Amino acid sequence: MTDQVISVQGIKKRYGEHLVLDGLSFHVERGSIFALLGENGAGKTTMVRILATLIKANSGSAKIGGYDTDSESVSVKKLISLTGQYAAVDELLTGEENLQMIGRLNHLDHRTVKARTVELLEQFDLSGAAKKRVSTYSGGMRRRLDIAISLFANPEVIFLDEPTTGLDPRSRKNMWELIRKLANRGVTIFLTTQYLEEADQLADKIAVMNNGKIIETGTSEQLKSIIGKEKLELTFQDQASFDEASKVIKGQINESEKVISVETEGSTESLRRLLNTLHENQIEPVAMHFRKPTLDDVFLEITGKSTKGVSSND
Ligand SMILES: Nc1ncnc2c1ncn2[C@@H]1O[C@H](COP(=O)(O)OP(=O)(O)OP(=O)(O)O)[C@@H](O)[C@H]1O
Repeated sequence: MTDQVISVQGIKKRYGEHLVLDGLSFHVERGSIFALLGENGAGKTTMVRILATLIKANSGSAKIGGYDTDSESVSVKKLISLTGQYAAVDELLTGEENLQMIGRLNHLDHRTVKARTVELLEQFDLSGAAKKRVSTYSGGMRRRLDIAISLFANPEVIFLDEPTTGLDPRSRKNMWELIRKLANRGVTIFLTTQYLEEADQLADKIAVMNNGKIIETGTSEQLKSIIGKEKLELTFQDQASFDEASKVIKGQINESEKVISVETEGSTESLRRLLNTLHENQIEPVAMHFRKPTLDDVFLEITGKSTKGVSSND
């Protein structure tokens, strides 16, 4: 039996005339990484705020650890922690002081606060900067401190709202590593992101959101299989060889790039046949490469939109 730590059924949220969430339903398994993927304004933060008991839905139900986020919010709050757009970091304090303050706010005794602070600073690679004011920290260091703070009370579920937005590629990769480590320790991670690659890299399950609705759910591989199998892309040098090739091989044609994409069915036999056919007709491609479907392809397929809003990482 699966162990669902978050379960959401038919959530609707309206701001005035604007239906921001239009009947969202999904569940998240304990210890997994779940990604809510969507472009700016899709409603991701609104969903997180409902789960974190900060706002109420108009209808539907959301439960964490079996507790209702609306009627049992005190119990829900004990299980969760929230980071990201609500950063609780005090700029004027040092990293160490920030952690100690949170420990005291959680009514932990002096010794526990001290030990846990040292442990978290070490774990998040902040020991060297422990006595420096947060105002001197880089973006990546702040995010790490933010997450360290949110882990002080050992939550079961952690919400990471766009954890890498605005970070440089290196800090982003470090953050991914950290998120994986958290998941390995058994914490359930609810991630929102506008980066396809981030969801692809991290999530056990991805829900794609568009205009307040979840339009597709699955593992990264399941979503990619909507698009089909791996393809071999053959590029031809001139129009004549491209035209000849399009007569003898079956595939998806890209006229302007002079590229034909062929599904290879994953077998070397079909590949050999394809190359033989070209060879017998004295057609030689100038370039060949395999291309796996990406989440970009999936997004385009299911929303009919280009990935201008939802973007691949740089
Ligand atoms: N308090 C509010 N009052 C009115 N409209 C709101 C409020 N909060 C959010 N919205 C609207 O709801 C929509 C969804 O916002 P939300 O922040 O949930 O999107 P998002 O997917 O998290 O995007 P972003 O990455 O920009 O935060 C937006 O059109 C936003 O303007």
